[in-house]
Amino acid sequence: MTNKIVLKADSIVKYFYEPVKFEVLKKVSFEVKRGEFVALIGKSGSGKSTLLYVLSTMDTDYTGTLELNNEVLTNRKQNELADFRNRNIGFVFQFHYLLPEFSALDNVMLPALKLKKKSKEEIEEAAYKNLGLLGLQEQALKKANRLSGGQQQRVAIARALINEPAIIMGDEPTGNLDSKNTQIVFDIFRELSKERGQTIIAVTHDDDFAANCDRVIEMRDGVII
Ligand SMILES: Nc1ncnc2c1ncn2[C@@H]1O[C@H](COP(=O)(O)OP(=O)(O)OP(=O)(O)O)[C@@H](O)[C@H]1O
Repeated sequence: MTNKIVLKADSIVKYFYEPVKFEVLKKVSFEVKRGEFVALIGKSGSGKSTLLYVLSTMDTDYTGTLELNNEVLTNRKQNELADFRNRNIGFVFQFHYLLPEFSALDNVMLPALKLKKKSKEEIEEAAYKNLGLLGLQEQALKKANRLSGGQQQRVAIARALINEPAIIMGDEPTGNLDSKNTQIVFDIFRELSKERGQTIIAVTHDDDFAANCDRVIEMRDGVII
């Protein structure tokens, strides 16, 4: 594993203005290396999700500098950020947001079809491979709404991986899962970081999950402690 930095946050400050002006992120600075598996923990309301949305470039209403995969992403146009995200970031939410009437396979293929870097056949092959990695090969042609919660979450992870993102971000990616599926998801993240050098940053309330990551970043009242 190289020591290459893939994420650099420098003095990130963010305010919310409702109901009163309130500094939710107070000069947050940190770096994450390629292949690191990082847990972002902290009490409810400490600013974890807010920070993750800034780091993922989905929230641009902040000051400070954000650099991902050697690109400075502060003050970029929204369409440039959307393109950057599709190429570089896989996002896994607590609720999977799959298209319920589409098959698992189609859901996984979508971000790659959007990217238009590979042919449809290549994308289908890669989608099958990713579903296989997550133990879902036999569910590939089932509609998403016919799968169990744990299976749906694994489809969402397969989808997040389809464009081979350098960085995978999860907002409580196992928050809705039982312990067996949590372990499966943890093991996949572990393997992706170790074997493929992908960087994982996951907000979690699960102490066991955090304890087994490479690094734990704890937030309190908008700062990293
Ligand atoms: N859109 C918003 N407008 C105003 N305040 C907000 C908004 N979103 C979040 N907040 C507030 O900002 C603070 C941080 O919220 P955030 O969701 O980042 O916390 P968190 O650490 O992820 O919490 P949890 O663990 O409960 O998900 C909280 O006090 C929250 O009430």
